[in-house]
Amino acid sequence: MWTLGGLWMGVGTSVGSIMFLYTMIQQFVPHQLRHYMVKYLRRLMGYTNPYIQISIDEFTGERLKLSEAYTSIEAYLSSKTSKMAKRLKAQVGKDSKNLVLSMDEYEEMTDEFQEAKLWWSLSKTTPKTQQFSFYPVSDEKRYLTLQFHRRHREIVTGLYLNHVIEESKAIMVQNRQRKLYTNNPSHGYYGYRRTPWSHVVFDHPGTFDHLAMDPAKKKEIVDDLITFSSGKEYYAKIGKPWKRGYLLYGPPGTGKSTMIAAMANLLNYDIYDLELTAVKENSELRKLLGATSNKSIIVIEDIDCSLDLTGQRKDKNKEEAKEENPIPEKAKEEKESKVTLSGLLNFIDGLWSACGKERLIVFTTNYVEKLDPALIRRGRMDKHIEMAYCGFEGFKILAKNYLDLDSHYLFETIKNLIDETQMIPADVAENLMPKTINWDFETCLKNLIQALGKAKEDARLKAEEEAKEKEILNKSGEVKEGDLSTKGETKEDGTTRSIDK
Ligand SMILES: Nc1ncnc2c1ncn2[C@@H]1O[C@H](COP(=O)(O)OP(=O)(O)OP(=O)(O)O)[C@@H](O)[C@H]1O
Repeated sequence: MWTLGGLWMGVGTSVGSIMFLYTMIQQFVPHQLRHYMVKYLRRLMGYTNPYIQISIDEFTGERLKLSEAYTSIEAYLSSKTSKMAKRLKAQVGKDSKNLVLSMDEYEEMTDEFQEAKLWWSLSKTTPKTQQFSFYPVSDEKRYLTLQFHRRHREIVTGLYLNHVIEESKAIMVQNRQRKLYTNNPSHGYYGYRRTPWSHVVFDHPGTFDHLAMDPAKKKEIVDDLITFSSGKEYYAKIGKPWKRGYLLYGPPGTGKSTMIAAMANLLNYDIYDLELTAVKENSELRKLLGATSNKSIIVIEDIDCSLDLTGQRKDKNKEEAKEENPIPEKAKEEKESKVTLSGLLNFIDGLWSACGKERLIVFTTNYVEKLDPALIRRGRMDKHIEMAYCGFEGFKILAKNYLDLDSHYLFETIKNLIDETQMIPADVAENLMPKTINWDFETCLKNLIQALGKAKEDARLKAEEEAKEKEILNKSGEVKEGDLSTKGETKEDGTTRSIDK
């Protein structure tokens, strides 16, 4: 293998002679002449030495900020040095979940790119004066050096360095700890931070394997996500920003949040949990958007509850009503300072499209029918995913997850019951879970059978009651056929809530 030592031996003869000359000049040439001679000697060395050197300092600027280039190259080299270098350094990097191995000081390694051979080495400059200190000396500065033959200049400066940066990004994403961001002010005052988001480490264990849903539907979603994340060239080719919108809808407890965690874990993305009710105006929404990173999922949960999105569009009846009872000026101002539907649409299509890459935006709702069609049309929310009540396929996944059970004679009974009952996966999971230390499969499955039986009976009684109510109303002639649905909507707990149509 080529080493830096070997390289220098190759050019050593000619450079050695020049170095000898250099020492002679330093010792015997008078001071006035020395400057000129050294200058021309250096130039001569440049002609004789065919190798070019690039150095990258660990810190840059007066305030000694960690250099991004250095960090990126270090990450790139860490993937190579762990296999090639003999002296390695292990450390938990900033924002990293794993122990990262990197080249130790004065270690060197080679790399190849196209036909170019490259040498990397890590050195450090030590402080000029060593003073006694109780604290560790921190003014040592490390720097990386890249050397290559001058005939590869084009390849290195034009392609190789970009290749290093691109590769390092992927490595850093792989190593980093993912984050869950929120814009909720209760998580800390934003004034002293440079970003309107605060974050915690995202450590949700949910994956698509844990998700109870139809396997074909699950596969379709996973394929869609993977196609999206590897679609950089495709999106560039069709001239569309690299983003995709998902609408997850279904009753509470059907796994919408779990699905978002699974998406983030599958793609290794950060999550930005956008609390719309905490956003004062459209301009703040734009600021929040600008402060999000690539490879992320922006989530707006329960979008129907976050804003009165249905009421933001021009409604002729409401406009007429407003003319009769004008809104007081102050209330008007307050209303105008809130996020509007058009502000949100801009967030998705306007600026959001322009800044950042590889981003998913996910809306969740329990009441899809309440959302403005403009908000969820394809192109904005590209994929609509219904999170449904638990079917037999979903049950089998939960049985495997919670009990490590693939089959059982009671599965047949459950199959017959579960397909006739509307039970959310969260309830199926809760009923399956062992409740005592000495649990057995049969007890857990029987608990579920009992709960399914009860849910089925409750649903039957409720349907009977509703039918009776409807009959009475029809007889009394108060409500015509079909009007019942405009009066209210049945909630999960069996009560009704009025719908503002
Ligand atoms: N499809 C599912 N697969 C596996 N587990 C599920 C599923 N749905 C719900 N669960 C379990 O139920 C709990 C609640 O689910 P989750 O919060 O994902 O539901 P949700 O649809 O987001 O509810 P909400 O609309 O109330 O926010 C989770 O802890 C999860 O373990």
